Amino acid sequence: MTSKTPLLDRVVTPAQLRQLDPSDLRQLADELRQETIDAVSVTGGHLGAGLGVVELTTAIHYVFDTPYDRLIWDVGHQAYPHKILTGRRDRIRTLRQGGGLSGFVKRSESEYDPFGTAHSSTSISAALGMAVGSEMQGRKRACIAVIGDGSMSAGMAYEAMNNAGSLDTKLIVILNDNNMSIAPPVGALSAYLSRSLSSTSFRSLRHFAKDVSRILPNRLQKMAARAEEYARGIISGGGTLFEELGFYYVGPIDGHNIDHLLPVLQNLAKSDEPGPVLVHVVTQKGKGYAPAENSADRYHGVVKFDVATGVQQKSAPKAPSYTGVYAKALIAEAKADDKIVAVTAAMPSGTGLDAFGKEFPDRTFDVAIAEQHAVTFCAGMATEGMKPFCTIYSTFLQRGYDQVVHDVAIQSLPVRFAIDRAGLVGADGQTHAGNYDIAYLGCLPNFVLMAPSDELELMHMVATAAAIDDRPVAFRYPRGEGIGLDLPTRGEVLPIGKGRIVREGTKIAILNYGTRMVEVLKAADELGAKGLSCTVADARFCKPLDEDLVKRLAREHEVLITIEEGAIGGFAAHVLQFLAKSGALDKGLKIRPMTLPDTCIDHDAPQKQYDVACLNARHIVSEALTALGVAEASARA
Ligand SMILES: Cc1ncc(C[n+]2csc(CCOP(=O)(O)OP(=O)(O)O)c2C)c(N)n1
Ligand SMILES: CC(=O)[C@@H](O)[C@H](O)COP(=O)(O)O
Ligand SMILES: [Mg+2]
Repeated sequence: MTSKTPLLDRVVTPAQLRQLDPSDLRQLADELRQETIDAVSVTGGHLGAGLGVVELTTAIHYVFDTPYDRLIWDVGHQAYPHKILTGRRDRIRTLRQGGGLSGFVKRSESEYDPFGTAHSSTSISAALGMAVGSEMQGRKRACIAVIGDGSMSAGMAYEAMNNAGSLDTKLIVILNDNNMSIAPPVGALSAYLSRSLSSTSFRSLRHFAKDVSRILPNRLQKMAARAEEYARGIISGGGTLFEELGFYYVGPIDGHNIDHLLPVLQNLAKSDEPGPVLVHVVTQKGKGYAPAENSADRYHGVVKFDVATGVQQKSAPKAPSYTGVYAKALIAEAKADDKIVAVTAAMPSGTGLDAFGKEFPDRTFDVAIAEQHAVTFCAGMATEGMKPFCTIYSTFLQRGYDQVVHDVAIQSLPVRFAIDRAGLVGADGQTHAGNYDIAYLGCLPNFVLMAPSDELELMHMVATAAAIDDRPVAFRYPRGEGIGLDLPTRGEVLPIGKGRIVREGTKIAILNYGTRMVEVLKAADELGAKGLSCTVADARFCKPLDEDLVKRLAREHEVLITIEEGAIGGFAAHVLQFLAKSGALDKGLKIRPMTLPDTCIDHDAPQKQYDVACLNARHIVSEALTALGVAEASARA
C-alpha cells in the first residue's frame, strides 16, 4: 500500500474515477484491492477471483462510459471490486448478508449491473444481445463481456461466439485467463490456453499499438490483415481458435499492468470497426494477497478471516456434511462395484468428488463447466453398462435439463443423479437455490425420485441408486451438516416406492419429503403438547409415490400436511394428484401442502430463509392449527 493520500475515498462512482490522472490508477487499484480484502474478511465470500481483476476493473471503468457502456461480469463472483467502484462501497460490508448486497451481479442492485449473472458462461450471449439490441435502435455503445478461462469451457460461450463471429456487431469479450476454475481447470481448451501462453510472451506496448491500430478502419484492410493474423496465431499459438471463430484476437496482456491495459482498452473504445474482438488478459487469482496466492484454491470462497494471517474462522462442524456423507457412501458402493463412476462439472470439492477421486482416480471425471455434456456423457456410459453418478448441484443441473429429458428420461437410462445443494443455500441466494428439481424431475416419466430425511437415509439412497439399474434415479440433499447420526460403513437398499412411519398418532398426519424432518419432529412435539396427536411419515420417494401410505394417512387423520423444501409443483403436487384421483379429497380431508413460496428468496442465513419460506416448526404448527380451526395466528408471525 502506498502512503499517499487515499484516492478511493474520492472515487464513489466511475465518473469520479475518470477525473483521475492515469498515473493515479496504480495507487487506486492498490487501495481497491485492500478494501476488497478488508470487506471480505468480515463478510466471507468469493475473494480470489475479485483480487485477480482489480486492475482490469479499474481500467475498464476508467476507459469506458459505464453504465451507458454495458459491462457484464460472467458468473459475477469477481465483481466485488466493481461494486466498490460503482457506488456501493458504503454497503460492501453487507455482502451476502440478509438485506445486504448480493454476492453476484444483480440488475435490481445497480444501474452498473446491466445483466444478472451467477451461473457461468452467459456473458457473451447477453453482451451480444445488448450490442445487437442497441445497434438496431441506433444507440452507439460498447458492450463488454468479461469471462474467465473456467467459464470459457462451457458450450454456451461457444454458441455465443459462433453467433458473434458471423455478425458485424461490435462486441468486446475480455477473456480473463488465470488458469484456474474453482479447482485447477481441466480439458483440452484449458490446455490450449496454457499452451498458447507458454509459447508466447506478453505483448509489449509497441505490439499493442500495432495490434490495436489494426482494428482497422476498413474491412478490405481487415481482410488483408487476416492472413497475417492467422500466421501470427500459428506462430505464437495464441488466438487462433478465436480468430477462426471470427474474432479479432488481441493479447496476451498482463492483466495486472495498468499501463498495458489502458492503451488497448482505449483503442477499443475509440474504434468504430465492426465485429467482435477478444482481448486475452492474463491474471493471477488471489493476486496481491499472499495467503490467497499461496493457497490451493486461491481463496475462491472463504469464510471470515484474519487479514494479517489469512486464517479463516472455520467453526468445527457438529456433524459431517451431507456432501461428505454422500462421498463416503459412494466410495463404499464403488468398492463393491467397479462399474460405478462419478462425474462432476467443475465442482470436485463442492460435490465431495475430490474424495472419491482420491480413491478412484480412473473412475472420476471432471468434465469442466459443462453440465449438459456431463448428463449426456453419463447417459452414454450407462448404455455401455457403467453405473454413472452424475453429481451436480440442483441449480446447475437446470442447465442440463434437455439432456435429462431427451437423453436420459426418454431412453430410461440408468443414470444416477446425486443432486447436492437442494433447497435454500444461504448466502449465495436466489441464483444458487436448488428449489426446482423436485418439480422439474417429478414430471418426467421413468424417473425414481428420492430425498433423504437425514444423513443415514442418504447413505441408504446412495445404495438404492446403485442397485437400480433399469431406469434413471435422482436423490437430493441439502448444503450443510447432517444431524450427527452414527453411520454404517455402507447403506442399505430401500424398497422402491415405500415410505416409513416415524411416529404414530391419530389427529394430524405430517408427510415429510427431505431434510425438514427435524422441524417436523419439533412441530409434532409441540402439537402433541397441545393434545393434538401427530403421525409423522417419511415419504422417502416422490416417485414412485407410496400410495398405500398416502391413502392410509388420508383415511386415518383429520389433517394431512405435506412438507418439502422445493417449489410449488413438487412432492405435494404428486400427493394431491393421487388423492384427488382416488377420491380421498371428496371425503373432507383437510390437506395442506407446505412448499417453498412462489418467490425468489434473497440471500441470508439459512434459518432466516426458512422463516421467510415459512418452513420452520412453528409454521408447521400454525398450519395444523389453522386447518383444525384453532388458529394461533401469532405462530406465523
Ligand atoms: C453453470 C455453472 N456451473 C458451475 C458454476 C460454479 N462455479 C462458479 S465460479 C466457477 C469457476 C469459474 O472459473 P473462471 O470462470 O475461470 O473464474 P475464476 O474464478 O477463475 O475467476 C464455477 C465452476 C457456476 N457458477 N455456473
Ligand atoms: C461462484 C459459485 O457459483 C460457487 O463458488 C458457489 O458459490 C459455491 O457454492 P458452495 O459454497 O455451496 O459450494
Ligand atoms: Mg479462471
